[in-house]
Amino acid sequence: TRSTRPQRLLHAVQKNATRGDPRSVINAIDQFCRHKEWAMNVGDEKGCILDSVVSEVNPSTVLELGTYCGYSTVRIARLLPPGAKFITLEFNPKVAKIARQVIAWAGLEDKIQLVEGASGDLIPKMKEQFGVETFDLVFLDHWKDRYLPDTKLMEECGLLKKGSILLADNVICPGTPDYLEYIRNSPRYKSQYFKSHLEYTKVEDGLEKSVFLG
Ligand SMILES: CCc1ncnc2c1ncn2[C@@H]1O[C@H](/C=C/CNC(=O)c2cc(-c3ccc(F)cc3)cc(O)c2O)[C@@H](O)[C@H]1O
Ligand SMILES: [Mg+2]
Repeated sequence: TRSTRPQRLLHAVQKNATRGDPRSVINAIDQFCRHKEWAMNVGDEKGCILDSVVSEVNPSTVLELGTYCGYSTVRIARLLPPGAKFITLEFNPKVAKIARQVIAWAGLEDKIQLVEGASGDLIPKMKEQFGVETFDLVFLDHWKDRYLPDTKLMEECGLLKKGSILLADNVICPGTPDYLEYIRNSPRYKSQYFKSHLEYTKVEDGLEKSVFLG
């Protein structure tokens, strides 16, 4: 049977990237998606904004919602200080299997805990099961209608502390209107929009960076 897009993306990494070199894995995926087959990775333009936020926050604890093929997982993990705790959630087992291989090709498997399951089920278990108190940085990039409920769930579970940063992909395209409305009007957050483009296209998109005020 025909391969899947994540499988073809993984083969492009294994063919064109150097084992243990995260930058070459990132470049191989961007080349593949720009010239062969579009895929919903955060991409290089928004990826540079992601990099700058990760470097500025220098987080000890990171949560990513929606691993997909592991592109943003590799981008984030390569910048983390030793000893940082990075948990990424993915509920599709076939996709998680691809992501594990992409992460391994980059040589970053020791810095990343990929957990298979739905964010709504796993977020309430973060403290007891994964020994996390709060997250310094959360990258939201999963189903767009899950951004708001999962943000409220993280608040309820006490996973955000004063200064925690939420960085949300795709707030324009495909768009996350209910999340944007909530986060921009809530007195508990200070938000900033980083205008950019939808990965590998000229279509407008952007990242919303929000600081939890406690
Ligand atoms: C249940 C909660 C929950 N728990 C755990 N894992 C979850 C999950 N919900 C989803 N996942 C996994 O995350 C990934 C989905 C990501 C969803 N991302 C977009 O839809 C998207 C679309 C475009 C775009 C598409 C078409 C266009 F024309 C334009 C733009 C661009 C983008 O950057 C995009 O991120 C998959 O691996 C899911 O298995
Ligand atoms: Mg995205």
